[in-house]
Amino acid sequence: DEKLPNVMILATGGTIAGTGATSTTTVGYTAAKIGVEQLIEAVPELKKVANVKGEQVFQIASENMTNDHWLKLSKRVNELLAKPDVDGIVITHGTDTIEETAYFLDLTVHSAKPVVIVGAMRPATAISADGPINLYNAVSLAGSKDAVGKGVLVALNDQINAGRDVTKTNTSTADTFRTPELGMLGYMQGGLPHFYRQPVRKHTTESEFDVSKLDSLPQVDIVYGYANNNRIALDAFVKAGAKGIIHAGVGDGSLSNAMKPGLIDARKDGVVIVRSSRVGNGILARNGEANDDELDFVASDTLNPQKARILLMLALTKTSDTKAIQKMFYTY
Ligand SMILES: NC(=O)CC[C@H](N)C(=O)O
Repeated sequence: DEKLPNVMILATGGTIAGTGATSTTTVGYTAAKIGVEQLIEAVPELKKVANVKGEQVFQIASENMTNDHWLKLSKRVNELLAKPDVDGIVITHGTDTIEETAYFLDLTVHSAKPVVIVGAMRPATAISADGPINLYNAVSLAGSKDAVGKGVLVALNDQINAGRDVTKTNTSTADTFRTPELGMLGYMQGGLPHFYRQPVRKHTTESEFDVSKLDSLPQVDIVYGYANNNRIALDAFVKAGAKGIIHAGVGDGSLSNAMKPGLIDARKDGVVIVRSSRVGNGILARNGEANDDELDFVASDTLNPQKARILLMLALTKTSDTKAIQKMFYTY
């Protein structure tokens, strides 16, 4: 249909493609079972909003997502969006790491065309499975002019969130994807997007990160802050070759007496240290709970540890200068 947008559905697995033993199995099911053609066939309404084509990129549960998967996916999305006959892309994805893939693509896809990541919290075999309505909304959103230039979007449960800011907030409920405090961008209602705000941090067409010629990303790991903290995991990561460490600190990224010397040692070895927080909301202030100028550390701004890891990996593909990296954390 020439009047409809052309939307590609790239399937990667997850619960949206999952099957359970019975219709009431909503935990303990198997993710990543159903192929993309079957996902499309299950929602004949898709044909009313777009000309859809499917491609199975991977078939995995998203806890198994790796840097290699991201590189492959980003390259494929860029390749497809460069084609004049592709208007938008939907990626079906396990929900556990949707927020990470969304931010990675937000920084590495260089097109204003819509990219929408979607998943489900109930397997395809469950009563009131959320996959079909989520897929329908995602395809409609990916074909919409309103979604152009808004960066990579995450759309589930009738809500549209920005890839940079969205996070999974509940282990199992359908309304798990939220952008706490900063807020969602809009709603899906009646199968159409309704936007009320847009992201202001740089993304997609404005991003300086180019993975088109990369086969791997620098190793960046996360160490966690907690009472009775120690530096054992940190030292192991550094010994294993980490080029960057995200410190998921308590509160405003406070450094315990046990962890701080380890981070200082790592920095002396050339490892870039980013202070983030396990709290999940708020600005991680530079020179707040630690003197970043003196320690030569970087503050994560509002990025949670798993998103800070993505930005640091991409930053390290360009520079190891901590001032330049700090600037990136205030830009993206
Ligand atoms: N709801 C889900 O998609 C979770 C299933 C699985 N753990 C995954 O992330 O792929």
